[in-house]
Amino acid sequence: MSREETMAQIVMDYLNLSVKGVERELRISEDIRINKAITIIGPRRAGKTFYILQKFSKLRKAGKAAVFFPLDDDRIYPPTPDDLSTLVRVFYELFPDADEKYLFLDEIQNVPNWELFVKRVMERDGFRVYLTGSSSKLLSREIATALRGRTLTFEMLPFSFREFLRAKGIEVGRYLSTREEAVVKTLLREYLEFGGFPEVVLIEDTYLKRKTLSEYVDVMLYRDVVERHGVKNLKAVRLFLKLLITSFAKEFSVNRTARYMKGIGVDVSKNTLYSYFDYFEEAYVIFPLKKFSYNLREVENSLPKVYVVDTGLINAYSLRFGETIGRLIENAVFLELRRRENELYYFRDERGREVDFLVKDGKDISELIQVSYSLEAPETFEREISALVNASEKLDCENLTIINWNRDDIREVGGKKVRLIPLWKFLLGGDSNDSP
Ligand SMILES: Nc1ncnc2c1ncn2[C@@H]1O[C@H](COP(=O)(O)OP(=O)(O)OP(=O)(O)O)[C@@H](O)[C@H]1O
Repeated sequence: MSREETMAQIVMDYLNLSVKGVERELRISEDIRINKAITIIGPRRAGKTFYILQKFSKLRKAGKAAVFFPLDDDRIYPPTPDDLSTLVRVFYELFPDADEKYLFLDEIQNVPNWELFVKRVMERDGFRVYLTGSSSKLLSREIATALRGRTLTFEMLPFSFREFLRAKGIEVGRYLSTREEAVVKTLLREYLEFGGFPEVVLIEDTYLKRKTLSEYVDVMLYRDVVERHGVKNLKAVRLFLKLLITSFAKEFSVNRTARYMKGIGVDVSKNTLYSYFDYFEEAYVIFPLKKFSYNLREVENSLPKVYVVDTGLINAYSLRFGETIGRLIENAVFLELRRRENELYYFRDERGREVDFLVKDGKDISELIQVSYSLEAPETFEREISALVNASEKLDCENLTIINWNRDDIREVGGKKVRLIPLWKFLLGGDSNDSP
C-alpha cells in the first residue's frame, strides 16, 4: 500500500465513526466567519481527543465535509509535512465540491513545522481547523503560542460535577427531591475522592480507579516533566511532586521545600525546584493561585496557594479522605471557578484573616467566596463570616458566599448579606438566592 493509500485508509476508518460517550459542556465559539483554528488544551487524559471526535462525528452526521486525522497513528508514524499535503489531496477526492471544509488534527505536534501548514490551509484554502496536542515533546499550550493570534484556545479539564453525574446516568433539573439530593451528595463524595478524569469515572472498581490514577501521575511525571525537560534527579523530582500535590489548597513555598528536602538528605538547589514547579504547572498538574493586592508587585511576590488539576490525583497519594475533605472541597471549588473562566486570587488581610477566593471581573471584584466543610461549630461559623465581612469592607464587594456541605441560607451579619450554599448546588450552578 502506498503512503497515500494508507493515509486514505486511516481517514476512512474515522469518516463515519459514531462517537457517543458523555456530552461535554465546553462551549467553543464556532463563528465560521472568524478565520482561526480552534485549539483544545488541557491536562492529559482529560478527554481532548474524545471531544474533537464527538464534534467531528456530529458534523459528519449533518453531512458536512470533514476529515479527522490522528497524527500519532502507528501506520504512518512519524508523520511528515508532506503527509499533511497528502491529507488535503485525500480530502478533495472525498469532497470535491465542498465549500465548508473541516480538518480535525489530533496530536498535531508530531509533525515538524505543522504551524505553517495550518496557516496555509486556513488562509489559502479556507479550512476550519480543530487541533489538539499533548506530548512530552510539545505540550498543548505551545500550540497556541506557535499559531500566534491565529487560534482560539479552549481549556478542557476533567469532568465537572455536572458532567460526572451525566456519566453516571443522572440528569438533574433545577429542583431536586429529598431523595435525589441524597443521591447527589453520595456521588459528590465519590467525585471528591476519585475526581473527574473520564476513564476513572467510568471504571466501577475502586482498586482499578486508584491504579489508573497513579498511572496518570506517572505519565505526567515521567513523560511530561522528566523526559521532556531532561530531568536527571529522579528522586528529587518525584519527592517534589508528592510534596506539591499533598500541599493542595495551601500556600506552597519552594524555599521551605528546598530546606526540608535538604534536611532529609535529598540535595537539590532552590533554582532547580523553581524549575520543577514551572514544569508541573506547564504540564497542567497544578495551578498556582496568587494573593490579591492592589499593589502588583505584592501580587507577584506573594507565596501562591496550589490547587491540583483533579482531586483524584491527590488521593492517589493515599491521604486520609476524612482528614482532607475540607481542602478537597476547596480544590473542587477552585476547579469549578476556573472552568467558569474567572480571574481568581486568594485574599488575606494584615491580621491574617483569609478569604479563599476573590473573583475579579475586569477591574471590579465581583465576589468573595469562603469554603468550609461544616459550619456547625459556632466558632467556625464566626471565623468564616467575620473574615468575609471584613474583606467585604476593605475591598468594597457585597457579593459574599460561603460554600459548605449542608447549609442553604442567607444570613445578615453587620448589615451585609452572606449566602450559604451547599457544595453540590454550587457545582451544579444553583443559586441559593431563589431557594425558599
Ligand atoms: N466524553 C467522554 N465520554 C466518555 N469517555 C471519555 C470521554 N472523554 C474521554 N473519555 C475517555 O477518557 C480517556 C482519555 O480520553 P482522551 O484520549 O480523549 O484524552 P486526551 O485529553 O486526548 O488525552 P492525552 O492528552 O493523554 O492524549 C479515553 O479512554 C476516552 O475513551
